[in-house]
Amino acid sequence: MKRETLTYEQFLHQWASQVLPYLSPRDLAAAACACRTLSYIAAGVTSRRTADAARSLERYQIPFLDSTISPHPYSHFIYTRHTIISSPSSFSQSWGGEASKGTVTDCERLQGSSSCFGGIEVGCDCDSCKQGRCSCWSGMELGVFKECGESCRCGLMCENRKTQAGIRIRLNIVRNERKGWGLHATEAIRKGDFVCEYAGEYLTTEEARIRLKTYDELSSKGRISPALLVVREHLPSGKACLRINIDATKIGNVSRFINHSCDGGNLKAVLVRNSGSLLPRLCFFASMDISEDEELSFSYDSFSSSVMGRSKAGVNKLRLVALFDAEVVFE
Ligand SMILES: C[S@@+](CC[C@H](N)C(=O)[O-])C[C@H]1O[C@@H](n2cnc3c(N)ncnc32)[C@H](O)[C@@H]1O
Repeated sequence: MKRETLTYEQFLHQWASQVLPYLSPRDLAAAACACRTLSYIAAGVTSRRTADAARSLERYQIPFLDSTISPHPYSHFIYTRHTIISSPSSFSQSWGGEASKGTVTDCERLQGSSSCFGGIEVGCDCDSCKQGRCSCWSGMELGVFKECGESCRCGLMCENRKTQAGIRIRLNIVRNERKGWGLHATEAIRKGDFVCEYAGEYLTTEEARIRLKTYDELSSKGRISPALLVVREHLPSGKACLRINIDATKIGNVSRFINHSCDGGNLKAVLVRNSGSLLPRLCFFASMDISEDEELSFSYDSFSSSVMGRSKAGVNKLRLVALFDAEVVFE
């Protein structure tokens, strides 16, 4: 078979089309300055990225909108719909509909698996779960609530899995000169509706401390916008029984763009436990009716101290000890 010889221009085009989608916004901008071909391909990559932060992994596209005087790149991150277990192997993911390739999806599959967390086999055996009749249902107002999961007989269409199907509402990410990027609703949301999971990587406390140090240095130079969240679930005695570190800085979903609001904002954080999984997920619900175009926010430093709940194990107190920043205070 005769091999076609590529011209230099064709070779560059082919190579750049494969490599540029994996670059961070900053590196992409640098590559775009090199020559006309790279500038052309980088423009295509950027327009696909800005069209959908969720990279086709959610029901609707979640576009970036930047109408500020000094346009600014968003922090580069790999998209995951659910919190995954951190892996030492490096992840890579391209944009624009090719997102489901790669290790993240493997980890997402693991996330639901009971064996992954030394699971607790306490699921229901209903065919169709109904409030009051399924053992997995618990009150929404309690702060910690339970959904059906891996160890249940019911399927993914079960009514008691409302936070497991990803983001079902229309959102966009808007740039503000002062706050940076922020997550906005582009449709009205009713009080109590599920908005999004705070998806990222579960970290050990040791790894979280190492990363916080690095984030501290990088954020002081304005290089990154850290999104490492630490939640402690307390027993009635007040002693911490479970500390959860979720880092959405490198791998996460659009919750990493939710900004702080001093007045408590319009979102409420709830720990959701899937039957069969040991680690809970942190999910945001609307704490009030939210109108179209309103920014979504919560209080970084006070929202969770007011989240109290009673579970089968007793009274749980969800307390946020460190959020989003290098200015982290450990107890
Ligand atoms: C988790 S990130 C939120 C998304 C971030 N705005 C971005 O552009 O990626 C947290 C950072 O956003 C900024 N931020 C959040 N809320 C803010 C507010 N109310 N006012 C000013 N900056 C805010 C701070 O720089 C903070 O470190």
